Amino acid sequence: MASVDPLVGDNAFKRCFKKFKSRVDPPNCSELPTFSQLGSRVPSVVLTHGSTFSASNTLKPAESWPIFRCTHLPGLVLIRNPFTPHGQLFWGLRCARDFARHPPQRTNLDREVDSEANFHWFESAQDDPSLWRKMRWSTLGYHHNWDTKVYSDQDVSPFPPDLAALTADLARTAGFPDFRAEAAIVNFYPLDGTLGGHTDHSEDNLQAPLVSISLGQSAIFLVGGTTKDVEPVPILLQSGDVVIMSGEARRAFHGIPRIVRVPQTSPDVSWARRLDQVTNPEFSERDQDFMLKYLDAHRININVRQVH
Ligand SMILES: O=C(O)CCC(=O)C(=O)O
Ligand SMILES: [Fe+2]
Repeated sequence: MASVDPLVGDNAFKRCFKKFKSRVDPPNCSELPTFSQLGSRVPSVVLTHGSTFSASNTLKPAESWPIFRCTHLPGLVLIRNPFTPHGQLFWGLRCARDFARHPPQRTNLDREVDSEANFHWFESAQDDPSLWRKMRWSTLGYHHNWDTKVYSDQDVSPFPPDLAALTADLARTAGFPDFRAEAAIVNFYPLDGTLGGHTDHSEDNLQAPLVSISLGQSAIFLVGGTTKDVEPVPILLQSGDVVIMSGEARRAFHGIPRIVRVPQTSPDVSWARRLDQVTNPEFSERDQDFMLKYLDAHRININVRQVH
């Protein structure tokens, strides 16, 4: 098992990132610490009143969610897949069909959308698999400005109410009753995608937690300390897993050195089950078929923040 002791060294984060990214000597994921080795399980805070969103069929009953508080990094909370299989496919489709649609969202493909009247990534990608890997990010609510890293009141679109309710319920059940979703980045990773080490500090309010949801293929998530000299911990995030970064962990360096493909035949891949029994009038059969294929070769991360 990988060490979970934070060691101090010269840019330990970068060295670890390179090790996990290496194609020459790929890591053995079965040696990564499990959620229960990383922390202690804490009970769910189950709602007696307030939001009823948890009752919808995208989440399992909150009483059953395995929630862990990381021992070595205060404020890092992990929820092992609280979603139903239907829920994973539902949120994957919301991301690809709706949250990656410009306008009102912003995406890395906005120039294509603006210059070609009929270009909508989700519709176009269904007929052209070469477009699948081209969608890399979209922003919702307060749009993240990648250059200035400053949120502006002039650059904000309505935050999707269902995603706000979902993340408020996830946060509340893990002990953060006041979380309010105001901005999100949806990251779309092909199998060779990575995200370099960084901290998220554009938000005015760094006391509020950040809620991050993984869908589709797995990823190795490295999370260290407030400087890059702290040796990070590698965590295998699987489809449906939720990471909450609060307190000290909210300011910690983190990144994704590697996407790990899980075969669709694996019992862990609950989104890959056919959903013939589920009545889901919101999405066509064609959209659902596309999503199953897309998630077989990509990971989606929904990274939700409170700005103020
Ligand atoms: O993909 C992930 O799990 C992390 C994404 C992230 O750190 C970010 O968008 O700031
Ligand atoms: Fe981040």
